[in-house]
Amino acid sequence: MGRTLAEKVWDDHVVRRAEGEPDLLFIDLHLLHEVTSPQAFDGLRENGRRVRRLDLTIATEDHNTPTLDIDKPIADPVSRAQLETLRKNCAEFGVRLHPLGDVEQGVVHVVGPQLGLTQPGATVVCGDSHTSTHGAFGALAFGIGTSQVEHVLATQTLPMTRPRTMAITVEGELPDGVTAKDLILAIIARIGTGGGQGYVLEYRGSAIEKLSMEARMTICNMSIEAGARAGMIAPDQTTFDYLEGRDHAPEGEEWDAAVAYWRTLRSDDDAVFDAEVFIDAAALSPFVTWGTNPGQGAPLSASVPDPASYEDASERHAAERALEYMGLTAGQPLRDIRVDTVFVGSCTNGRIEDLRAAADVLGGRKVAGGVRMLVVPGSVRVALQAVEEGLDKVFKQAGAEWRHAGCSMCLGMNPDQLAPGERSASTSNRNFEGRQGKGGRTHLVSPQVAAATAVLGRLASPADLTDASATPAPAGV
Ligand SMILES: CC(C)[C@H](C(=O)O)[C@@H](O)C(=O)O
Ligand code: SF4
Repeated sequence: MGRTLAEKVWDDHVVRRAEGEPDLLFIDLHLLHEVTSPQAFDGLRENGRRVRRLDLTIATEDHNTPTLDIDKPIADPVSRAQLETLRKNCAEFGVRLHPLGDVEQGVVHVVGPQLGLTQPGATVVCGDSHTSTHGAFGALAFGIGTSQVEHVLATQTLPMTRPRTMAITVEGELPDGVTAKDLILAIIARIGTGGGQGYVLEYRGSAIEKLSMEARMTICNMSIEAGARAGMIAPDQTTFDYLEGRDHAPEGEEWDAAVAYWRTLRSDDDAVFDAEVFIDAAALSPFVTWGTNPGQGAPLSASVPDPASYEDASERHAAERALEYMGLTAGQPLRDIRVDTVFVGSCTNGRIEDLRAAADVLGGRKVAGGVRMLVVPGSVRVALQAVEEGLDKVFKQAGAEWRHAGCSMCLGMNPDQLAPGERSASTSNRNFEGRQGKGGRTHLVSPQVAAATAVLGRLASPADLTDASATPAPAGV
């Protein structure tokens, strides 16, 4: 019988299999950041262990890093301690670290792919749920807990139970103005935040094949928000073109051999998935969340749903509670929701194409009065590229703040936070209560919707912008 992509990569990494026990997998790439690594290093130290494969281990600073005044001492004592601990641990154990100020620093899931470390057919782990991002390359990428981080540091292996597989087939053309973010929000609204539980999702179909690598990363990134263990997309020419020439990509004959292997990494025609979902790309439109989990979303053209319309009691209660927290009323058009903050960034939508898309909408326009807009590149490399293209100027001229790379307002672990009651349109991936600051209210959106929302001060798509709000974009943009 044929095998799925996930099964192929899994089988190629089993170093020990025994009846009734989890498989022991070899891990090709272990990414670390400051939040989930301290106890893992403590464990190694207590047991007198070293890091088994320094060549497959790399760390970056992202969650606790400030996005302003990065040359000054870090004011927040918790953040400072987290970063100092990571630096000390990496120095002691010999782990390669890209600290704040380094040209390769950035959000861990932006850094891995851009260095060419994330490759098709690899097993990738990180003590971070959004490790699923790397599945966009046809890697099997899992978020792991701190005790597993210690296990991988010590052994470069991980015991894991074999996941089930779900195919999410997206056929047809995405309409103009509909992005990967809209697609994944619509998928999660459809299958629910628990719909992917226990599964590795494989996104496939003509609409997925047409997506750029960056868009594929946006999709795989949010697999975890559907409860899935991982998300994957079969590697193809788009993947190979993205990787070729990157720092850690193979070269010469090794490249040819790698591509030949990577081309085999597709689900066989007769492979059987444990579950299948079909999505019609042509039926989608810009999508935003109204609630407090990523599954509580709707087309921007819709209204805040009436909790009474939910048959399922727990969904009804969740919707009631969400509307109360979000300060929304059933029936209110989503386009009428006013925001005071717009955040463009994160490992979901903080890459160069996302910044280009936001700048394209903002070019020659102004952020509405009373709205603060933060643009935070996912990595220093993304920032440098954006500056080279003049995107930073577009943002600044529009009245947005151009910040240093990091997780920033995706979550409140650094100074970039919402105040209680403040409302954001955010290109990140989680809209949980308090995620962007205590009492803050988050609407998840695409970069295009974020930019249009910044201009109008209410949830909007670029199509809502009248020509009157635009003057010609500066040359070169
Ligand atoms: C802090 C970290 C462990 C966490 C995660 O696992 O995803 C964070 O990155 C997030 O996005 O919530
Ligand atoms: S950008 Fe957000 S989602 Fe991504 S790793 Fe950082 S905190 Fe987590």
